[in-house]
Amino acid sequence: MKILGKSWKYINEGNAHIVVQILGTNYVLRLIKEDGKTTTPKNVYDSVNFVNLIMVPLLENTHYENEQTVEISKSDLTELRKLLLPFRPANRIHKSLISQIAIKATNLSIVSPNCEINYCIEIKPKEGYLSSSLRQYAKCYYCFKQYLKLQMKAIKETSHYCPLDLFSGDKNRMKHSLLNMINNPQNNFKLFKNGSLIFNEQSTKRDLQNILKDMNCFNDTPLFLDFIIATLLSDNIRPYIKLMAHKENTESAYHQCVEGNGLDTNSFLYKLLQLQKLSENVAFNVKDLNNDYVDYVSKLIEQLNFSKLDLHCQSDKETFYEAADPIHLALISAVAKDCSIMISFSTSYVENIPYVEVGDAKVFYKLALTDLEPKSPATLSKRKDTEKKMIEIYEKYREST
Ligand SMILES: O=P(O)(O)O[C@@H]1[C@@H](OP(=O)(O)O)[C@H](OP(=O)(O)O)[C@H](O)[C@H](OP(=O)(O)O)[C@H]1OP(=O)(O)O
Ligand SMILES: Nc1ncnc2c1ncn2[C@@H]1O[C@H](COP(=O)(O)OP(=O)(O)OP(=O)(O)O)[C@@H](O)[C@H]1O
Repeated sequence: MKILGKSWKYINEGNAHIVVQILGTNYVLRLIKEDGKTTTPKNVYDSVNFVNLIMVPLLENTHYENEQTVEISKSDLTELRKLLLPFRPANRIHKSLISQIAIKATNLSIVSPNCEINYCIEIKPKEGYLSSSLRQYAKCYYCFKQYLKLQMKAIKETSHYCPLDLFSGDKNRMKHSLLNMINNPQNNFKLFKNGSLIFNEQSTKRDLQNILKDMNCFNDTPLFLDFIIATLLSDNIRPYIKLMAHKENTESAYHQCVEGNGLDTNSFLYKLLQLQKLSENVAFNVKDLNNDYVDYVSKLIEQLNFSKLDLHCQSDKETFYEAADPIHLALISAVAKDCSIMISFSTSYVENIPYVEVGDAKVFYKLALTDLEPKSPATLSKRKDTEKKMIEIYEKYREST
C-alpha cells in the first residue's frame, strides 16, 4: 500500500503521534492518534500554524520546514492501521484510532534522502532547570519523576541522567549526562540508521559500541559524545566545527540537581532552555484554566495575525512576550519541556549543510527539534498533580531506605 502515491516506512511513535517516513523524499507524516478526543480539520490547521508561526521561530528551529496538513482517505486509513500494527510497541497499541488529517513535516531522521547512510540521534532532554516549585527540595522535575515512574513500574530502575547536567554548558557535566542516558536510555536517548530504530530503551553500552564500530567515523564512545556536545553547543549557523577531543573529568560530576550557567547565549540549547523557563516568569493560578482556554491555539494565532507580528524578528518576539497571556506562555513552555532534539548525520557530502570535522572525516549534520504541537491546557494542572504525587512518593522512598 502507498501513501500519497509513495512507499513508506514506520519510524517511531509517542503518546500522541505515529511517525512514518515517505521513502525517497525528505518528509514524514505525523499521524495523529485520536483515542479519547476527536480531531477536526480546524484543530489540525491551528496546530500546524502554532508550530510554524510560534514554536519554530521562537526556537530558531531553522532546519524544520513549514508543516502542512494532508488528508488520508478512509479506506487507506483502515488499511494503514492494520499494516502499522506489527511495528508498533506493545505499550502504545492501546491507542488505535488515527485522524484522517495528518501532518506532513520534515524528516529529521535523515540529512538527505540522497545520502548513502543517514544516522540520527534523538534526545528528549526534558526540563533543564530547577523550577521554583521544586527548589526547596533541590531536586529537578525529571529526577523526581523517576521515583513516580519506578512506583508505576514504567521503569525498572531510576536513571542517573539529570537534565541540569545536559543544560549546564559544562562539557564534563554534559558528557556525564549523555553517559547516564546511554546506561539507562528510557525514552530519552535513541539512535536511528536510515530511519530504523537501532538503539532504544532496551539497548546497552555494548550495543552502542558495536553501532559505533559499524559507523566507522567515531573511534570510541567519548569521541561520539564530543560530537553530540559540539552540535548542541553550536549556534546551528556556523558552517563547520572542528572537533577537539575533550578529556573527561568525572570528578566534577554532581550527584544532585545543580543549575549551571555555561551555555553561550547563541547556542541551540540556550534558546531551548529560555523557552522552557517562560513558565517561571509568569504567575498563574491553575483555577484560571477555565473554558476560556479550550480554544486557546486558535485565539493565539488570531492575535498574532491581527498584530502582524513575525516571530522570526527579535523586536516582534519581545513585543509578543510582553503582550502574551501568562497561561499561553506557560503552554508554550510546556511544549519546549517535552520536545525532542534530533541530530541527523552522514559522512556523504551534502551542500549547504554544516559539518563537524572529526579527524580526517567530515560529518554533515542537521540539528532540529520535533514534537512542537500544542498541548492541552490540562497539561498545566496535570503538572501540579504530578509534582504533588512524586514528592509524596519520593519522601516515602527516602524514609524506607
Ligand atoms: O508528564 P511529563 O510532563 O513528564 O511529560 C509527559 C511525557 O512523559 P515523560 O517524558 O515520559 O516523563 C509523555 O511521554 P511518554 O508518553 O511517557 O513517552 C508525553 O510526552 C506527554 O505528552 P502528551 O501529553 O502526550 O502531549 C508528556 O506530558 P506533558 O506534561 O508534556 O503534557
Ligand atoms: N519530523 C520527524 N522526523 C523523523 N522522525 C520523527 C519526527 N518527529 C518525530 N519523529 C520520531 O517519532 C517519535 C514520535 O514523535 P513525537 O515525539 O513527536 O510523538 P508524540 O506522540 O507527540 O510524543 P510524546 O509522547 O512526547 O507526546 C519521536 O520520538 C521520533 O523518534
